[in-house]
Amino acid sequence: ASLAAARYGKDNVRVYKVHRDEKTNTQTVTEMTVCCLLEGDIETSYTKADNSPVVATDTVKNTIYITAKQNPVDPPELYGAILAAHFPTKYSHIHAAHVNIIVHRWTRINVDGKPHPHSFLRDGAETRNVEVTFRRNEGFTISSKLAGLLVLKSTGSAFHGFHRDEYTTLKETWDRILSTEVDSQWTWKRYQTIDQIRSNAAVFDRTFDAARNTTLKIFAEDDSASVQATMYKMCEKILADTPGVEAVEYTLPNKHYFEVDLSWHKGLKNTGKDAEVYAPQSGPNGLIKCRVVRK
Ligand SMILES: O=c1[nH]c(=O)c2nn[nH]c2[nH]1
Repeated sequence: ASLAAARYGKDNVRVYKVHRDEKTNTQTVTEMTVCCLLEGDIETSYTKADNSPVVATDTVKNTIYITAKQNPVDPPELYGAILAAHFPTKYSHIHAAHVNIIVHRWTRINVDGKPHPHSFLRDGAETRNVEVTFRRNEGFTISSKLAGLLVLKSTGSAFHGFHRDEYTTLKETWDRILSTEVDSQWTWKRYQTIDQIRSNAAVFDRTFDAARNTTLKIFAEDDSASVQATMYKMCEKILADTPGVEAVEYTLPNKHYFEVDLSWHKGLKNTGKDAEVYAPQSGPNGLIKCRVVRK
């Protein structure tokens, strides 16, 4: 037997950082969960019980905190790149690092119409995620992600004209509920240096906000022929708006809401155009994926 691939490190490292602005007496918080895995000349720690090449996962965890203290944690793409580059820079036998960051929502509370200086709320399980791989001599591969954005539209969605055969029971519909939990990911053209990323740092927040707004606008306004057709429009728009992005991927579960036939109860009409009461389904669910690139 031989070792075909290996990477190791620390996962589920929870990090909180506060920025205190003395001038405006306003505080800003960031909370994230970080995974950082290393690759390199570490084979003998697997094959020969030789721990000498092992930068302990505890050391990785310490480095995550030190890097967060000594550098900005926003945008997460910049923090992730600084963290990923640290290991191959300091340890010659580590050739690559893979950093995955989940940024949790702390939205500033509006009190009596005014943003509060140091109070926040968790308005949804939606997160902003970043995946950074730094490989010596190859630079940075960065993907940014919007994850877990739960949306529903009560009409404006149809699904008909699909293939029918002896396995098909699904009825065609011209008016259905559409609900999904958006995972949207965009991959940036490769960066070679931290300085290039730092000088371009504003593009990451701007693109995240634009991708989120595009997703919500197209979800709401598209007269959806299918999940597939609507998600493709989202990808097209994000690519058109963001020259620095080379691919956009969406993963959309189709969270079904089934009509409840109540006609057995005194002929109560609750199907088709009379449907008002539905049964939300936990599963099974459709799962629709796509990756869209420039022509
Ligand atoms: O939007 C949809 N796409 C599909 O592929 C599908 N299959 N069943 N329902 C569906 N809805």
